[in-house]
Amino acid sequence: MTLSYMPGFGNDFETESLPGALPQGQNSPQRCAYGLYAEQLSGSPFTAPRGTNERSWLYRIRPSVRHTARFHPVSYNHWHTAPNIDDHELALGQLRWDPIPMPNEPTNFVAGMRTITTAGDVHTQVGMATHVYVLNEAMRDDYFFNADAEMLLVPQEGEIRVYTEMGIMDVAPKEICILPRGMVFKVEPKDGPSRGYVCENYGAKFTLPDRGPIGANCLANPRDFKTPTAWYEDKETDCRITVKWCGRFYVTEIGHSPLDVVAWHGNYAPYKYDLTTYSPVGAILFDHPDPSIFTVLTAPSGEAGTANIDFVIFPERWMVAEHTFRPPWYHRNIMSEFMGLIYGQYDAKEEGFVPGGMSLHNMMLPHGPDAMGFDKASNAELRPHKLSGTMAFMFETRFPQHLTRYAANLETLQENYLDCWSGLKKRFNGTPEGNWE
Ligand SMILES: O=C(O)Cc1cc(O)ccc1O
Ligand SMILES: [Fe+2]
Repeated sequence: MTLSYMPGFGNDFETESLPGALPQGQNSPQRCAYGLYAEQLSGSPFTAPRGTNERSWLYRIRPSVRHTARFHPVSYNHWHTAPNIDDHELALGQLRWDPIPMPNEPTNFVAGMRTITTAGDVHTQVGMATHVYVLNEAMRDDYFFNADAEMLLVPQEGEIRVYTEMGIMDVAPKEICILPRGMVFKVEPKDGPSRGYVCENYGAKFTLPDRGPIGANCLANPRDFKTPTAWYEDKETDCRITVKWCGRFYVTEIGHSPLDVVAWHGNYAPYKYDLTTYSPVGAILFDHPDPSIFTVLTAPSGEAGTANIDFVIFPERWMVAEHTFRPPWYHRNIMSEFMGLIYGQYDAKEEGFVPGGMSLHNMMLPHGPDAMGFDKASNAELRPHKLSGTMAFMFETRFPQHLTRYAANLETLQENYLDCWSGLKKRFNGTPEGNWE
């Protein structure tokens, strides 16, 4: 199957998989073509200002209300939701993990979700959660929607195919995708066991950051975001829909596929983005700017400049700054930083932070380059240097991130992480030169 996409961020799209399925000039004809049902999906209140008003019109074989029977509670023990505090006994500190291993038993996307942290409160639609998914099985007749959150998927190993109500997306490592809150979907691995990171956004949707003085270009350019064209399955088999709703899971059984949207138009839709199309802007003379210049998407919190979530990447780039310590500086941050590595090496931690691994530097906890990175950067010859073959990222939130018991007890938690800084020697000896031995 060749998939097709429409370019643009937040555009008002229109697409039909059968000719004439999409009404023209109105949303609600007395009778829709092909006997379809018209249904509005609202991603914002009806009355949201134009700039943030999001809704789509779906023309489907059955209205969604026919895709649900009575819901039954079901549990997914590894998928947690904020508030989920005091869930573990681990002492406070900077944390790092090796990759979560692929499962041995058949595991699909929903069963394979492992929550690492939660922040904020789902009931008031603020905050987020970070997860890792590990999967080896397709959701054939299983479908899912998340009423709690928009979901940002960051595949790290293995390409996945994401079937949604509004079309299909193939998402490979180096790409990301966004699944809007409430969108029904299923995921299948394309080439064997797959792992990736997920950010569940309980708050206002991700959007592109303002570029300020950078101007009208660079960073993530809108045309590189791709929304799938309409696709439907007219399948009459036993299917299940699972919903996540205020942190609980419920399942309902129906006799047909809920992915039955033949045509749609509107601006509330899933999309994907290739991280290698990100055009980073950085220091071209000296010093190390704040990582916010590498923001791909930001989810505002309502307070100016204080994101519910920033999704930031550390892509391949040239380092050219003169008389500068080039890696990240040592710092303490009111925001809480969850990091993952998609491939390659991260410049502040060349060892120990491995692809598929993750780190958590929570609110106000100091961190920065390890001793080896500090030595290397302090002695490096400052020629232009290309950081090649690397892609790290950060989910940064204004809210403290609370660890789950699962994450606290993970075998892959690195007990000795703090040792990476223990070799940072005292260089002060009362002379301006310091002691660099
Ligand atoms: O902690 C980290 O490695 C992420 C990070 C990178 C950087 O270049 C500056 C600040 C920052 O938090
Ligand atoms: Fe940091």
